[in-house]
Amino acid sequence: MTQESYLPHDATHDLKRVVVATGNPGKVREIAEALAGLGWELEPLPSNVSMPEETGSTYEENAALKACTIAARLGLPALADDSGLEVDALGGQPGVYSARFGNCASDTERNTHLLEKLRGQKNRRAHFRSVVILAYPDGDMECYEGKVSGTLLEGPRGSQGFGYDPLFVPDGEERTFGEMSVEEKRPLSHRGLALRELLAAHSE
Ligand SMILES: O=c1[nH]cnc2c1ncn2[C@@H]1O[C@H](COP(=O)(O)OP(=O)(O)O)[C@@H](O)[C@H]1O
Ligand SMILES: [Mg+2]
Repeated sequence: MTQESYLPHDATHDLKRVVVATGNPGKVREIAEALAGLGWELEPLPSNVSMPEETGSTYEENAALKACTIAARLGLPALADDSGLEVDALGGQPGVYSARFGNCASDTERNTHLLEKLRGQKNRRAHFRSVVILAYPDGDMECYEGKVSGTLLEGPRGSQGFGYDPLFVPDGEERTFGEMSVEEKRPLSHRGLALRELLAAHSE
């Protein structure tokens, strides 16, 4: 799905208030930091509203499902990210199922599960992908994508970030995402790259 497949953005849309449609605090931090310059009022998901179940088989489907459901429910523009880690040695897994990998209950358990799967594996190549969708209550959508490639370590390093960050060293860097601040991770990360496109489109 490309950005062109979406209806054009209508300049009359009210973009002062935008709901960040995620229950993932790591994503909230990164989205707020990346979009600070736009002057939007980024609102968290109200506590009485829950995220829809992710029933799609692609990042695009899930991001659209999340953003559109929340935009329609609250009558406000909503921004959602669907993302995942694709590991070459695992044929691209866990990918769109990254949040549920191994049915683990926590990021730490998921990292341990991934390390187990890769034990003795020389090919540590992996890629993070993010699809960010900004949906409007009238059904309009904008879609942005980002990807970063790198290497998975044999043990975690760093306690910043979230998810698989402590295992992932992006190409050209020595530190894991888990050893970087939100500001340092942004220009390198899949989500940062997708949000940079959104920022550019709305700064014109
Ligand atoms: O920037 C990242 N760093 C580390 N892990 C990430 C990142 N982006 C996505 N992931 C992993 O992929 C999963 C993507 O989850 P998803 O986008 O379906 O929903 P979520 O918002 O409920 O976490 C995350 O839970 C995390 O495990
Ligand atoms: Mg998902």
